[in-house]
Amino acid sequence: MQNAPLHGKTALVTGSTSGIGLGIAQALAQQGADIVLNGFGDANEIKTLQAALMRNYGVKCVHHPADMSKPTEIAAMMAFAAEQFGKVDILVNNAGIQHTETIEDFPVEKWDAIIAINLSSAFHTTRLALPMMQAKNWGRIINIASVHGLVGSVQKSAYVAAKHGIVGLTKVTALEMAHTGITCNAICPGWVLTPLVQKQVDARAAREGLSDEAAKKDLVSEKQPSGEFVTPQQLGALAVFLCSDAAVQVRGAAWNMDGGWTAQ
Ligand SMILES: NC(=O)C1=CN([C@@H]2O[C@H](COP(=O)(O)OP(=O)(O)OC[C@H]3O[C@@H](n4cnc5c(N)ncnc54)[C@H](O)[C@@H]3O)[C@@H](O)[C@H]2O)C=CC1
Ligand SMILES: CC(=O)CC(=O)O
Repeated sequence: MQNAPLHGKTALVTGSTSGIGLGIAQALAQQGADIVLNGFGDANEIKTLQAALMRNYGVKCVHHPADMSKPTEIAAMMAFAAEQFGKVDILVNNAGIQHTETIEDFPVEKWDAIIAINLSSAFHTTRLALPMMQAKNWGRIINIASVHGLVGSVQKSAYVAAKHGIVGLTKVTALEMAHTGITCNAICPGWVLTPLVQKQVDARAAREGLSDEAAKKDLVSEKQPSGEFVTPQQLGALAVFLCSDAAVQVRGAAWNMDGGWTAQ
């Protein structure tokens, strides 16, 4: 795919063995980018994902299993990407977890894990990717925040704090790189039906005695006026736009794709 727009670029997407990260990795591969996958999962299933990306889009694809809560493993992943491809051009900070509980009952270890995975990991990948991007004066950093980087919801203290934090990190990265060819933006999705959200659907179904379908409808319509989930494919298309030349002056944005959630 010699003339694909992102041919010759390397994209590292954290947490890309599932959900939104996988959708974004697929969209970037479709545009010709070589891919570094990261995330947990069954080794054979991850090999199948890699093979499908290579077969479908004619790109190279490797996987690194770094745990995003561990700075030394993050450094090893960045070194691995540099060794495999010589650089990282596109960095998508996507890995994330959720835990819901009121502040007074929120387990301290869950707070620490959410801040480490959903926020601090993006600082570590960014500080290690920037010198590689600066060497080429080209780069795209996309932080997957959330509507919860813009507004709060009950029982999500750590998640909302981390997502507001990553929106702040996005702005500072964009400003520090403002005179370069490196942009940094955040994407703020509303509800997307992934394993992270299915857990919340299951909890709602159990709590309120609802079917899976009714619990999904309830969850979405409570916050998201469109009444429909956002999809990983739609988010992939937005990431592709942010990687394009047309988006070079989009800097430090927190771009919502949320079915109207934050318009209210
Ligand atoms: N699903 C949704 O409605 C929304 C999700 N988001 C954000 O999108 C991102 C992806 O979430 P989903 O695709 O929904 O979840 P998911 O559960 O489908 O995927 C999470 C990915 O992160 C990986 N991961 C988890 N812990 C990790 C760790 N310690 N180290 C490395 N990888 C790790 C998993 O292996 C998986 O690949 C998260 O940052 C989440 O906060 C934002 C807005 C809405
Ligand atoms: C909308 C999201 O980011 C997902 C969540 O709050 O669990």
